[in-house]
Amino acid sequence: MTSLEVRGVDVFYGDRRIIKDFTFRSKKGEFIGIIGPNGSGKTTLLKTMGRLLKPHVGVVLIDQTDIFSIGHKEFAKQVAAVAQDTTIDFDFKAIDIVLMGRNPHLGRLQMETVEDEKIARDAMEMTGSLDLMDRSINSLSGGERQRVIIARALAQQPRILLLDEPTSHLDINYQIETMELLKHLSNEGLIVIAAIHDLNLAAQYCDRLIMLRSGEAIAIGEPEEVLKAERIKEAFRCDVVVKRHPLTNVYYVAPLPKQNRSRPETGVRVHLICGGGSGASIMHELHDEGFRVSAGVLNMLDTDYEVAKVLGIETVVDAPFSPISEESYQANLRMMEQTNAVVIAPVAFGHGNVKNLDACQTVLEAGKCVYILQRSLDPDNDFTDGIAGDKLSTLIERGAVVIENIREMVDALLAPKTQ
Ligand SMILES: Nc1ncnc2c1ncn2[C@@H]1O[C@H](COP(=O)(O)OP(=O)(O)OP(=O)(O)O)[C@@H](O)[C@H]1O
Repeated sequence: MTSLEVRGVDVFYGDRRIIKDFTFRSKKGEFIGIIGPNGSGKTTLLKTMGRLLKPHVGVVLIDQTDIFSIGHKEFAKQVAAVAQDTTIDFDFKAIDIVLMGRNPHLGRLQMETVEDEKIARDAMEMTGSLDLMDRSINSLSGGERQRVIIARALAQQPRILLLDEPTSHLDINYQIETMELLKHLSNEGLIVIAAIHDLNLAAQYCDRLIMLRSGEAIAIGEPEEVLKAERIKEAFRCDVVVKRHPLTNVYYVAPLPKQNRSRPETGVRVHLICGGGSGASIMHELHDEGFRVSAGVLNMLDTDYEVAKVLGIETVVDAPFSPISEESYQANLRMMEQTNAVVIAPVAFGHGNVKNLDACQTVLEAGKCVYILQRSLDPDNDFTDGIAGDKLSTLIERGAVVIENIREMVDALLAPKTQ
């Protein structure tokens, strides 16, 4: 069974220590993604595993053998690498480039056999590049060339495949095809290790991720263990929301815009009734307009809760997927009482959160402005057999204002008061 182990490795360029005490062991048939910001050492680490750089400290082992003690040809049968830069100096035909992948398997001066040609064609077929076989390599687009180079690595029939940003020049269709191909190859038993910039592609396809920052592995594990918002912020200096995608059931990372407000604080406070992502864009807009925003009652792990956290918005929260407790209800009511207005986002109401509308009624009757976004009245958002719809109608009867968009409320709240 093939294994690749990196043990306590330090790699230097000159006197700069780039990779710092890196240890990792892959299992057979794993698809490993190396992620990390620019300059974090992804390429350097791949080059170290591919024997292009020698560690100053530590060793890289294939099946317990130091890679520097393996013969050149034997190593090429074990490991194929696809570099980030796929430009080729000589103008060979694509098929000839792919056939070069067979070199480690040929004897000295031995020509490729029919079998070698078949392997090369199959590799081109797998990477969707067979129709390019007679084109000269330098006439191909970056993406086409990338697929040919991956085909060459496959023609090598390695047990370990190292790829530096294999999807960087590919359009979305070929990105997915390439990741699916790599996943398929790993399922067949190949160890695939790739530096990947796109965190979502990495999350979707890789079995494990290595997150690097300044040459150190700050996390190694399954995507959902590694891709924590705080860790991504630490490594990439960027705020993100990490959620499980409802369709694919895979974790995905959505970057959030920088938090600088475009307008100064207005001193006006708005409370948002939202949930399930219905309030995310409203929070951004109100926050950006200089309002002091609060939200609740939300459930922990809800998208709106995550967005509120990032924007520093005050919230009242309950445990995930649980109905509003009396304690949270009261806390939310007190928070609403401190604000100038309450706005109801087009949130789906179920029996768990419909109490938020009771709180709206209490503050409305106490004289607070309550705004309801028109889309909130869509019966498709009502999962309470009409209870939420009735409560919304009562709010409107008692003076809540229905608005088409949040701009109308912003303008109303910022309009100069007439005496
Ligand atoms: N040949 C070299 N000589 C000196 N320093 C180098 C060399 N190659 C890379 N470096 C430095 O080593 C560090 C890690 O670079 P590396 O290319 O491994 O990062 P990376 O994570 O792959 O970056 P990117 O995402 O931009 O491709 C960087 O600071 C880089 O400037």
